Parts: sequence; structure tokens; C-alpha cells
Amino acid sequence: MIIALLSLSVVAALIYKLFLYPYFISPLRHLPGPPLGHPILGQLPTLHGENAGFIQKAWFEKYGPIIRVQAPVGTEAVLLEDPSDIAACLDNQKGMQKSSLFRKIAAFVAGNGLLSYEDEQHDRLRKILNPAFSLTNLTTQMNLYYPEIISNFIVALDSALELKDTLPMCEYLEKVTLDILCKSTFSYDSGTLKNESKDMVMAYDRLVPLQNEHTFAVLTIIDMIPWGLEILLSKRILNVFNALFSRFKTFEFLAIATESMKTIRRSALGILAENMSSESHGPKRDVMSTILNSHNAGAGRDRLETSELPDQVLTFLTGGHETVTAALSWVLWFVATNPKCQYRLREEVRTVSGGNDIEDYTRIRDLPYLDAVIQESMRLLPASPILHREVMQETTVRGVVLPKGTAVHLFVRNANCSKEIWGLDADEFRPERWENVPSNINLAHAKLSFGRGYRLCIGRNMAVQEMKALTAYLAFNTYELSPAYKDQKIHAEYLLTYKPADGLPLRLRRLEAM
Ligand code: HEM
Repeated sequence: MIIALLSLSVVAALIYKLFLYPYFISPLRHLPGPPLGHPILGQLPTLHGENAGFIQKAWFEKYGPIIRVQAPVGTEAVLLEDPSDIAACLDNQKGMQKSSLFRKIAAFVAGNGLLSYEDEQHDRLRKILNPAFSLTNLTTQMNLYYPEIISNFIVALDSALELKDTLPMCEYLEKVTLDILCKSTFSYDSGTLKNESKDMVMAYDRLVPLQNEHTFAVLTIIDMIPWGLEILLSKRILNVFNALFSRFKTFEFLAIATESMKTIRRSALGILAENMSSESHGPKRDVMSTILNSHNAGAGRDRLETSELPDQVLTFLTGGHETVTAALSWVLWFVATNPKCQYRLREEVRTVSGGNDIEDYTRIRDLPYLDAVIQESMRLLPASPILHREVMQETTVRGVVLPKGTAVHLFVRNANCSKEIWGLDADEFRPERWENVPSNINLAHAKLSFGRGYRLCIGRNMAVQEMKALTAYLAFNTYELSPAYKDQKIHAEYLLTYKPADGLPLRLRRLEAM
């Protein structure tokens, strides 16, 4: 009898969620939008994938700048693509916050930090961490890896090129960006380019592939059960049931992630303890050492607890590695497929290089065409093409009242390609557009690839600096890049970052010494 009643309530709840609510009750049901899609998954399969952002372009063209779609299991999402709407949402700290599902997942894979916190916790941490990313500190951090790690990259490419002329560029970029990130954020030699097997790097390598559709599907479904995700991802449950999880394919990722995170936290604590010791601490100027200095000097709320430190390392790894790799991959793609741009870039870099390398980074930093190429690549193919928000307090967008709890997807990639801002050739790669930006263009709306507002990417300057250094010094000063095969097209995938799905094979030819 009880089982029959339970089954009946589940069926009734499903009918309500999947049919009654979206078609007859939802206050957003009158908003234009595509058909509700798959009864369980809704439009989820079209929201992610190879052409994230652009596949929905047709929807925006057909239904207007604010549309409603069905997300999994009866949940709804509102999609926005207009740059000023997106900017307003990102500025609206009280009304909209980062989606709670994303924050729970971020807490699981990156610990307690900027990616998972909101409100006071976020404001406090941001205030403590901001100074470590100041422009003065960035220049010092640059000296920690430039040009040494970049030279290691050249060596790795050169030795691979002895065997073949086409290389999977993402593999090499992932290595060099991890080495750079570890060095500049906590003075750690991760040794990835040299294929050294370090515990922390191996653990991180096991963590990255878990960012896949399976993981997101399982976590999204469990999040639909009240407190489901909070309980499942609590430290106690993960520790006690680890062995059990590893026996089931569906939950295996939980066991792998838990073990990897433990190793990363343990290693990070060891490295930070060493950095804190008096003799090594003084001269170090990496991000974590700067934070540790204020940690030692600060008091009360302005001081990070020692227990909070390893999670900052995890946050920087999660926020700053895959994103830079993805963004750099697209720069290489555009340059390889635009010979004129490559020629001009090389000519510009030559003006500041002596011989085969550029020892002084400050000479690269201000090169206008290099800057334009990076901006243009990040405009067209941003590493984070969609930002996810959840309405916290009833909010009005374009005259539409969005009730608390509504999921809002902000299509940054579409906004970046606004014809109103950039004109009819907005979808084309044309770095020259950045050299003379008309004064009527609102740059604050034209540059959303690092987000905006209180959650604006904390590592944006570090990322651009690194991208400029690698682009100028490595690829174009010494190599000629071209597609790996005739009619090569972009094969991309999007989950947390938008990146090449095929590893970005490119042909490289070493140029004669200049
Ligand atoms: C090209 C490379 C990068 C891109 C495209 C990128 C993009 C973004 C975007 C769009 C956001 C805002 C997310 C939102 O509002 O939901 C963000 C936030 C963040 N990024 Fe980046 N990022 C990059 C590099 C980095 C680097 C190098 C680091 C650290 C070393 C980093 C650390 C973070 C952190 C911690 C946040 C959260 C900030 C907060 O909520 O206060 N990112 N990033």
C-alpha cells in the first residue's frame, strides 16, 4: 500500500514537473522560445556542445533577445544575448548570483573559494586576494617563469618536431600553461613539460577529465532531490563511501575526485609550508606568497585561516589552467588560419626581439597588433562562452519579471559578436578592429569574455600577460603555423570551457634564425 502510494506521488510529481508546470503554470510560459524539447532533458543537449552560443543564434533571431527554454526535468532557463542585458545581470549582485548548482560543483572540485562563495564570504575573500593580482605583482610573477618555462616549451616542441611536423597543440599548451600557473601562483615546479611525474600533477591530471557530461548529468539529477547534492558531496559521505563509489561506474568519478583532491590539498599544504618558512619566504613574490605575507600581517576577517590556504591553490588551478589553455588554443587557431595576420604579428614581434628571443617581456606587453590579435580571438571564441546565473530576488529584465529561482544563461559569445557594436563583419576575425575602436563603442559591453562586476575574473591580467608572452615569443617568432590538413575546421566542445575537441592538430615549420 505504502509503495503504491509512493509510486503514485512520484508519478504525480513528474506529471506536474514535466507537463503541467511548463505548459500551464509557469509565469514564464508566455515568453517566446523554441519548443520545450525532450520531455526529460529539455533543450539541454542543444545548450552545450560544439557550437555553444552560436547554435542558439537562430533562436535569438527568431524569438528576440529574451527567450525561455526548457532545461532538464521541468526546470526552465531564460537566455539573454544582448550585451547591455548581460552587463546589467552581471552587475546585479543582489538580484542574481552564480547558479547554486555551479557553486556546489565548484565547491566539490575546487574547494571553498571564490568560485563557490557568494555574498559576504565572497566579498571578504576577494578583498584579501585582489592585491596579489595587482599589476605590480604581476610583473614580478612574470619573472618567475619568463623566459625559462617558455624556453622549455620550445625545447619540447623542437624535439617533437624531429619526429613529425604536425602536433596536437592543446597537449603542449596544457603542459606549458600548467607549469606557468604553478610557478606564478605558488612557486612550484610542476615539471609537466619535462614529463616529471609529481604526485600533485598526476592527481590534477586525474581530476581534469572528470569535467565531462556524465559528471554534470549525475550531479544535476541528484541536485533535484532536496539537499541531495549537499549530502552526497559532504566530506563525511565522500570519505565513508569512497570504496563503494569506486565500484559503480556511475559514481566512480566521486571516488577519483575525492582522492585527487586529497592529494592536491596535501601537496599544496607541503609547498605552502615551505614557502612560509622564513628563509624561503622573503624574496618569493608568487600569488600565494603575496597572500601569505598578508596572512602573516593581517588580523581578524582580513586574514585567511591556514585551513583556507590549500583551497585557494585548487581554485587557481581550476580557474586558471583550462581557461588559458582554451583561450591560447583559439589564438593559435586563428593565427594558423590567417597567414596575413601571422606575417604581421611576426613582423611586429621582430621589431622588439633581438636574435631568436625576447628577453625583456615589457617590450612585448605593449605591442598593439599582438594585443589586438588576443582581444579578437577572445571576442570570437571566448573560453567561457556562457555564464550561468540564478535569480535570487525577483528581477525585471526587458520588462519581464523573472521569479526567484529562475536559471539565467548569459550568452557572452553572442554578445561579443553583436552587429550593433561591431558592424556587419562582427562574426569575422579582424584584429584590426581593435586598433581604432570608434569612440561610440562601449568597451565595457564589448569585452565580456572575463565576465564583469563583482565576479570579474581575478586572473584576467595574468592570463592576458601569459597569452601575449607565449604567442609572441614562442609560436610566431620562431615557428610558422598552418592547418594540419586541407579544409580543417574547428572541432570544439563546451562543458566548463569552450575548447578544441580534437586537440587542435597544427602543422609547425621552424623558421630560419632571424
Ligand atoms: C583566458 C583565460 C581566462 C578566462 C577566459 C577566464 C574567464 C573568467 C570568467 C568569465 C569569470 C567570471 C565567471 C562568472 O561570472 O560566472 C572568471 C572568474 C574567475 N577566474 Fe578567470 N578566466 C581566465 C583566467 C584565469 C586565471 C589565470 C585565473 C587564476 C589564476 C582565474 C581565476 C578566476 C577566479 C578565481 C574567478 C572567480 C572570481 C570571483 O568570482 O570573484 N581565471 N574567469
